[in-house]
Amino acid sequence: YFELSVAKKKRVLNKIKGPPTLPILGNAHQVGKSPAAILNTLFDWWYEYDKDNYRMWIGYNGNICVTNPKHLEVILNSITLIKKSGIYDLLNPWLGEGLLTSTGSKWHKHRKMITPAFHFNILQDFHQVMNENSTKFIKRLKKVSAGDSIIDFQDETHYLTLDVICDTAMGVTINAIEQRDTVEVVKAFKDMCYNINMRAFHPFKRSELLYRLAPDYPANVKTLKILQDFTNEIIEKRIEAHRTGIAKKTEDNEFSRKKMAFLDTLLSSTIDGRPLNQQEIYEEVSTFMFEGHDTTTSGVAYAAYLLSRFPEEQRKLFEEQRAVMGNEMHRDATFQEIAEMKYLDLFIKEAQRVYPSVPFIGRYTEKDYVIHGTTIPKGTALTLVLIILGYDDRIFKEPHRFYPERFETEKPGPFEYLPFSAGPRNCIGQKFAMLEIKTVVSKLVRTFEILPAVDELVSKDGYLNTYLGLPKAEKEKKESQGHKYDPILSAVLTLKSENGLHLRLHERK
Ligand code: HEM
Repeated sequence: YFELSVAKKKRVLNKIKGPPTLPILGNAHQVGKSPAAILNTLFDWWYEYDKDNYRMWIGYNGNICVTNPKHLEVILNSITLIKKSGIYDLLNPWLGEGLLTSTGSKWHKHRKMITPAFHFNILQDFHQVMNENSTKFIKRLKKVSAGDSIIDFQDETHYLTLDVICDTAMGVTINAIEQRDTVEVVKAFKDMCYNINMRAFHPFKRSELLYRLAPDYPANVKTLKILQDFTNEIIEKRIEAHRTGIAKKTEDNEFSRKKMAFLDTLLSSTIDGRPLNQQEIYEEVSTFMFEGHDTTTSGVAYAAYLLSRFPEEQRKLFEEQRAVMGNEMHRDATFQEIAEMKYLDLFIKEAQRVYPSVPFIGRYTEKDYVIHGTTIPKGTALTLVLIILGYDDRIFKEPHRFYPERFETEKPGPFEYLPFSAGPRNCIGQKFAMLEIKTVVSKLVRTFEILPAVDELVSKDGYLNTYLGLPKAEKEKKESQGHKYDPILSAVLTLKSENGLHLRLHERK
């Protein structure tokens, strides 16, 4: 039955180059079992199929991995090709149909309604929250890095970004930096993100139905409930506060802040002339909670890791901090000062080129499309492999060289560098994310000298210690000479390092 139902689609899709398939499995057996293996396979096939798009079959599901900027342009600019692929279904139990996962007219209306929440003035208020939490973060780092200790910076960062997003999205403080996993909801956020990533490529756990039989299913149900109850309780309180007008009063209570949280914007917005109902508010707030912290965790953590490996770039960044902040290096940088830090901007851009927080995104065709002469049949998943662009030597010279200044001279086209995607469904939180990463990195580099886990790991030639995008044999040879503290890049919904991001911090005098 399956063979017959996909026969026509197979004839069309198999015109695109791609690995040979087995009956029933397709290429599922080759894709790799872990998020790290999958990323390697995607790169290996890209090499094998002339550094262009290629197709693969996961069972009877046809999938095109899109890496060609001309094709990416058509897909991302399309106003009809906006439905997300199946992998996003894993987010549904938690996020429902929020901005990231919804489609059609619901997505259009919500995107229009939410856009003002990132207005310049609101972002300036959010900057204050970012500064306050960065200060707490620095305090915590001083403690854990004392005595030349090696710390897992990826793990530490997670709590910082969670505090920032809880405060900006919901207007509440959960003190994750200080209290960490002792707070039930903090642990729940961490467990949920881990669970989604782990299930994404698990042959059985991926299915909502089969996952019910898994031993970890009951724990996941509990985690989900903790998150739902936490978010709904805050929404209910906030609705009540708006109703009774407390939110407008200036007295000192938990709703008296002058700054607007994202939740306040939602409560004062309308769709089709009516206010949003609680479920709609829940979906959008939860979407921000997920998308707004898991991505920035890898953004901040990989930036710090790169600083530890590239001392010359760190020196330039520090010099710029001195030039902008003068002899007031210990106070918060203002919104304006962050905007003046040009080298910091180049540094983060380069960090997102080599370690983009969102390595790939997915779409699903609801009708046949012809893109630059290639027919893509209805019912095909498209995996837009954004991370590959950063390693394409036709776009970036010497892609494995970490060189922030390249963005001053090499000008990638609008669809050749896409950490925040592009087109109508691009990242709505881009400015928020860049501001947060810059605020933290600015303060970090002013407070500490950032060193690799062991001195010998410092880059001596300006090249990365990770080898994605090299021909398979060369990559395997270099990886075999790697160090236990070199990151193992792992990608599902966001880019992480499977073995953490280890470094040392020495307080500057
Ligand atoms: C370094 C940090 C970030 C990166 C690299 C990033 C990247 C992206 C990318 C590539 C997409 C497109 C997803 C897709 O098409 O499936 C996206 C969408 C989105 N991002 Fe971000 N993001 C970051 C931070 C944030 C933050 C901080 C927020 C919120 C505060 C946010 C909210 C969203 C939302 C709501 C969407 C869905 C937009 C839509 O479909 O209309 N992101 N992001």
